[in-house]
Amino acid sequence: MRAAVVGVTGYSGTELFRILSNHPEIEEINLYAREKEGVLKRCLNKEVSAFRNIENELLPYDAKKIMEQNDVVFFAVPAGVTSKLAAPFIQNDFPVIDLSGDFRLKDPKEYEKWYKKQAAPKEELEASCYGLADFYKPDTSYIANPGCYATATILGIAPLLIKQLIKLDSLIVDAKSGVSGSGKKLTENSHYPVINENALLYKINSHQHVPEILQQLKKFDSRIGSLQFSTTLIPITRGIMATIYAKPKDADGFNLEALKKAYAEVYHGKKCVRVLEEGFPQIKDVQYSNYCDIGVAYDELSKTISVVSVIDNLVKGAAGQAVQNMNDYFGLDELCGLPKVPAWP
Ligand SMILES: NC(=O)C1=CN([C@@H]2O[C@H](COP(=O)(O)OP(=O)(O)OC[C@H]3O[C@@H](n4cnc5c(N)ncnc54)[C@H](OP(=O)(O)O)[C@@H]3O)[C@@H](O)[C@H]2O)C=CC1
Ligand SMILES: CC(=O)N[C@@H](CCC(=O)OP(=O)(O)O)C(=O)O
Repeated sequence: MRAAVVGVTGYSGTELFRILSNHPEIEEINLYAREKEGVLKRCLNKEVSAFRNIENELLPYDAKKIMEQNDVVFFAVPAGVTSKLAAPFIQNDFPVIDLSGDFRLKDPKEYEKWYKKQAAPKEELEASCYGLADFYKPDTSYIANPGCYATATILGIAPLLIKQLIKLDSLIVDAKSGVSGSGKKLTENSHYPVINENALLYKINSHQHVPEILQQLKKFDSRIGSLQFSTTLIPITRGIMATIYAKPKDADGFNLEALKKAYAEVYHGKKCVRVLEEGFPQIKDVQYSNYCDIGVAYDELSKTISVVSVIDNLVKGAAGQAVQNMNDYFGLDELCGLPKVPAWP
């Protein structure tokens, strides 16, 4: 198979290139980029220092050529870009895996409210699917890859709703992310003197993943109306930890065994989610892997459920789940080409 990547010079693009380069079914990777600062001919080895031995040229972006020269295209570009580029691919039913937020929300008004950008046309949004790979196989050729916080949070909460264990107005999520989550561009928060030895809460009650999480949680239980969600930047390079709290629906008949049983049942057979029998996962358990690790606890005194869900934001939260979606779309083994062993320590 031949895969195209748009956005290879960004953090999720470089991770995508690394995974695709080790994928046994990918024979050719073609890279496409916009013209930048007047430079017409861009080379990967000049733009990404770690790739100095890789001589791929970045070809000028051209939708027609991408479709002629490849079997699938990955877009690892910022929000607001693919809403303008998607049309020819959708018209030709050409497989696209879009890592940005542009096609995740079905309601264009929600996108405009949370992303503060113009949404893709409604008919295009309807022609795409939300690629939460551990729960669904893609049923359209345009696949919206989930957001990083959204992936960790949804996978952490899913059994609570599927098994109807909690009071629906009691969900609180406290999520933390490494700095690569904000991409390669320098921002005030990600500047070294600010984030080093620091923890920084941001976008409280306004994070763009709130509507994405709720849209999916409603599929598990349509009665859920809201969740309390906060995001904190922490001084690590990669990884997300979402700590989730909820109250059981019926505290009298509830205990830790029931909680563990729900998680074990929902994730039975799902190869990329590892539920711990005891204790909690740490971010390092999943770095450079496509796993989401989950641990649970129940406090009989406060009658509170705690769930900890960890992922690598660049792998499970972006490039890894994108390749999992590609594998599912083309009928390959779900784990094909994905790193099976995390890096440790
Ligand atoms: N970082 C993460 O952990 C995650 C990111 N995502 C999503 O993935 C996407 C990429 O994120 P990330 O890798 O962090 O971003 P980066 O900022 O690191 O990289 C962005 C990439 O997009 C390219 N680009 C920017 N604007 C355009 C344009 N108008 N046309 C074509 N290419 C363009 C840049 O290329 P150039 O060299 O030309 O500037 C660069 O290669 C985003 O939508 C993000 O929300 C999703 C989950 C997790
Ligand atoms: C640490 C950090 O800044 N993370 C980003 C999440 C990146 C992402 O996945 O967002 P979209 O794909 O929805 O654009 C943020 O909080 O906005």
